[in-house]
Amino acid sequence: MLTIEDLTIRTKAKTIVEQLELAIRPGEWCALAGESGSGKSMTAFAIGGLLPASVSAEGIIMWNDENLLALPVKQRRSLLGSEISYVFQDYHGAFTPFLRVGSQLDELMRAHGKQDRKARKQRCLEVLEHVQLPAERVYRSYPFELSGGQLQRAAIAAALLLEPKLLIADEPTTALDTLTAHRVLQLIDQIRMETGISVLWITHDLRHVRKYADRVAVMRTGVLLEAGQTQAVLDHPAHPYTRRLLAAIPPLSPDAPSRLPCNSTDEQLAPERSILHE
Ligand SMILES: Nc1ncnc2c1ncn2[C@@H]1O[C@H](COP(=O)(O)OP(=O)(O)OP(=O)(O)O)[C@@H](O)[C@H]1O
Repeated sequence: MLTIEDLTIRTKAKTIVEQLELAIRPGEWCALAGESGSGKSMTAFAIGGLLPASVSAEGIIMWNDENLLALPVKQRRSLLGSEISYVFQDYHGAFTPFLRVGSQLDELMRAHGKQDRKARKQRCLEVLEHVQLPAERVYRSYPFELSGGQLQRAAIAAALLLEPKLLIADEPTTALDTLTAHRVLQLIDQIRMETGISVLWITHDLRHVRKYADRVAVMRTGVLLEAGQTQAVLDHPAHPYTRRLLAAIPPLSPDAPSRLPCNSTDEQLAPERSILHE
C-alpha cells in the first residue's frame, strides 16, 4: 500500500535521510525506531508532504499506485486527513485553544466537503466514542478543559474522522504518563483491528515495539540499518546498533526513563535486512 524507495531527504547543507526503503501493508503496524535525530520524523513528514520549506525529498513514495513526491501540492494536501492522517507528540498543537473540540472536528469535515450538518455531528460523536471519550461532553469542551490523555484521544479522533487508510503516529505517547501512554497505544491497536487502518509508528522507545508492531525498521543518522518482522528483529538483531538499543532498554516501570541514549559511537551502517525484499 505504501512503498518508499530510495528516499533521500536533504537540506542545502546536509543529508538527513539517505536512500530509505520501507513498505507498509494494509492493516499493518510498522514501527520506525531509532535514537533522537535519526530522521524518523522527517521520513514521516515526507510522506504527507509536510517537510519544512528548507528541506527537500527525492525518490519514490508510492501510495495506491501514485508517487506522492510527483503529485502537485494541492492534490497531495487533499490526501491529508482523508487517506493519510497524523497524530503527533504535541497533542495541544492538534487543536486551537479557544474553539470547542466539536466545532474543530466539524470544520475539518466541512473543509473536506461534507455538507450535511447533522451527519457531520453524528460522525464526530461516533469517532469520539470510538476513542472511548464521553462524546457529547468532549464535543462541547474547549481543549484546555481536557486532560492530556483525553486531548491525545481527541487528536486521534480528529485523525480518524475521515476514515484514512494510514495513521502516522509520531511519538504519540512521549508527553503522556506511562499508564496513559499504554492506554493510547492499546486504543490505536484496537482501532487498527476494527478498521483495518495501517499504522506507521515513529518511536525512540523499543519497549513497546514487541507488543504492538508487526514490523520494525531501525534507523540511525538517516540510514535504515535493518527492518523485518518484529520478533525476528528483536530476538535476532542483525545490526550491532539494534543490539545496543535493545540492551539499553530500561525495565517497564513507572519510574523508568522514557528516552533511549543517543550520541552512539560509529559502527557499520549497512542495511542487513529489508522489508521490501522479504
Ligand atoms: N527544519 C529543519 N531544517 C533542517 N534540518 C532539520 C530540520 N528539522 C530537523 N532537522 C534535522 O533532521 C535530522 C533528523 O531529525 P528528525 O526530527 O527526523 O529526527 P528524529 O529521529 O525524528 O528524532 P526525534 O526523536 O528527536 O524527533 C536532525 O538531525 C535535524 O538536524
